[in-house]
Amino acid sequence: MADDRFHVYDTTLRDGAQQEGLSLTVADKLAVARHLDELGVGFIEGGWPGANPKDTEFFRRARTELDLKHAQLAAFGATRRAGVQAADDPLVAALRESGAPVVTLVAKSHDRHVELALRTTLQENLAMIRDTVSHLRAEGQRVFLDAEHFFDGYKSNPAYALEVLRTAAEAGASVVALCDTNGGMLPDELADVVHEAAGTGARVGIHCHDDTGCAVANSLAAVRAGATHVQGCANGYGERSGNANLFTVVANLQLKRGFDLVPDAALAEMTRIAHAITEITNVTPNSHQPYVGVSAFAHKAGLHASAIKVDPDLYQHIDPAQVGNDMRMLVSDMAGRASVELKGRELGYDLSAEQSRELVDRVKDLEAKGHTFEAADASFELLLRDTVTGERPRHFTVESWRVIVERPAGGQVVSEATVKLYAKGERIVATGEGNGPVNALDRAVRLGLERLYPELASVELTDFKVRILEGSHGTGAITRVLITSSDGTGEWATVGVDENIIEASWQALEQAVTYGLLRAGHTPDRVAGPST
Ligand SMILES: CC(=O)SCCNC(=O)CCNC(=O)[C@H](O)C(C)(C)COP(=O)(O)OP(=O)(O)OC[C@H]1O[C@@H](n2cnc3c(N)ncnc32)[C@H](O)[C@@H]1OP(=O)(O)O
Ligand SMILES: CC(=O)C(=O)O
Repeated sequence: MADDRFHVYDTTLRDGAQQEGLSLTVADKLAVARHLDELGVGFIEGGWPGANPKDTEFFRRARTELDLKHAQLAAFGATRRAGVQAADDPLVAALRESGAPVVTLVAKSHDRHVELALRTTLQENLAMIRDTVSHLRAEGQRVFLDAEHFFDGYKSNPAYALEVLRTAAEAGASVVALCDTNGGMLPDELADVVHEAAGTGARVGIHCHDDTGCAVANSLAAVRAGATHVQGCANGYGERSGNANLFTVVANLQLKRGFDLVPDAALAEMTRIAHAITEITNVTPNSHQPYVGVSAFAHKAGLHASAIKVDPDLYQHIDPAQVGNDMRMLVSDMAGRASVELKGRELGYDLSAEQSRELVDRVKDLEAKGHTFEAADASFELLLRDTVTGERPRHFTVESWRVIVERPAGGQVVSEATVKLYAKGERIVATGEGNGPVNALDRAVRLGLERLYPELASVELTDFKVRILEGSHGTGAITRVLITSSDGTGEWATVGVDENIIEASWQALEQAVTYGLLRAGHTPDRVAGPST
């Protein structure tokens, strides 16, 4: 890679892995590296070889198992210890032997840290930087310097902080990355310091933590002030409040500031890549994450939807497709006619103005009673079909159900449910057992219907959420149940509300089965029934 290109430097596998609760195996690290390479980042910091066996192993396996198309691997580590030769320091040796083409050295640039944490002199710290950089350069590695606590150091002793940068650059470091290690900076003051640092003539990079919630803003301000190398982590992972979210930084620079950082086709994969990485890290994705979160282009307010109907740009800062995301309409009691009309279109229905109005009224009425349609897409679609056709889709109707929960003397709690149904002209009586009443009901319904609808064998209940809502209008507390179901190719959610938790569950379950049968292509019998 030509050195005049702007550097996108990812440190997910090193600083990102410093996040509480995040622990990656070597195989995980290799998998994350492949995703980052696919996105087109320039550098992937793989860890600190020599600091722990896993990171050493990562660099060993990377040589044969990583076939990076865009990125170069960087090994992270510290300058030599005080009072020893760089060539004799075992941690420096591990960096040398990592096989990484780039080494990023962390060095102290804050005078107090040199004196208190390193317990050495300011001159010896400069010598540690000079020796280590020139040693690794002589060994053929490209060296970047992470100037730790640079901004706090600059406030304490600007001349010394800048001297650290000059020393590294003169010894052969091709980038000096200014680190807001404690993450306490704000964009305006940070930009002034970056400007001063760029005045040394060294190539300046930026590494921000998010302790003030400004890591991305600080990174952008640094770029405007002259930084041409930006560090960050996938999904904003990192120690404490995290690092600058590299996905947000890249999307901002490319889409707002005209930088050509990653291929447009790779940027359009960013949402998928961000979520693929959360699968590996096992960290719940932040649905509100800019650009790539599932809610990043989700619209709930009726007024927004009415403008979006005319032109999506009126309420969106970019076309979500540019980052591989999708616009979504949420239907709730904040919806207006436009919201349900657009949602209907998304689901393949062309609603008339009258149908939209009726549907909005029904949604608002049901939400006032405790339903929530933004979390129950399938319930909304059933309500929509009901409004459009004047009939509730029914593949079966229920005569009655009964659930028994019993703890026999000396035994375990067991649940048994019996349902009496009508389907395809037959009366069906079925009994199911389960580890709880809803599980038993689910089994009984499916057992009863599977002979007529074999596809139900692959439908399963994957999530069950219960919330007790405060009573209103003098009523007691009511229960809202949300059920998520899956048929192996997709998921759908349904909602039920009642004072009785089993009845609320039954409502959600009955809709879940109905929706599953619609997905499987079964036309409902034209049996009119009461609406939800
Ligand atoms: C800002 C950052 O996030 S930088 C990255 C921080 N990441 C980590 O610390 C994770 C990996 N670290 C580790 O595995 C261990 O801390 C190791 C292997 C690096 C060192 O472990 P130990 O030898 O047991 O030392 P320990 O962690 O207690 O202390 C660090 C030592 O490094 C020294 N040190 C700290 N920064 C530097 C530096 N930039 N250059 C040289 N030495 C340094 C400290 O003065 C201390 O020296 P001492 O042993 O004489 O007291
Ligand atoms: C190097 C680094 O991670 C920091 O200073 O924050």
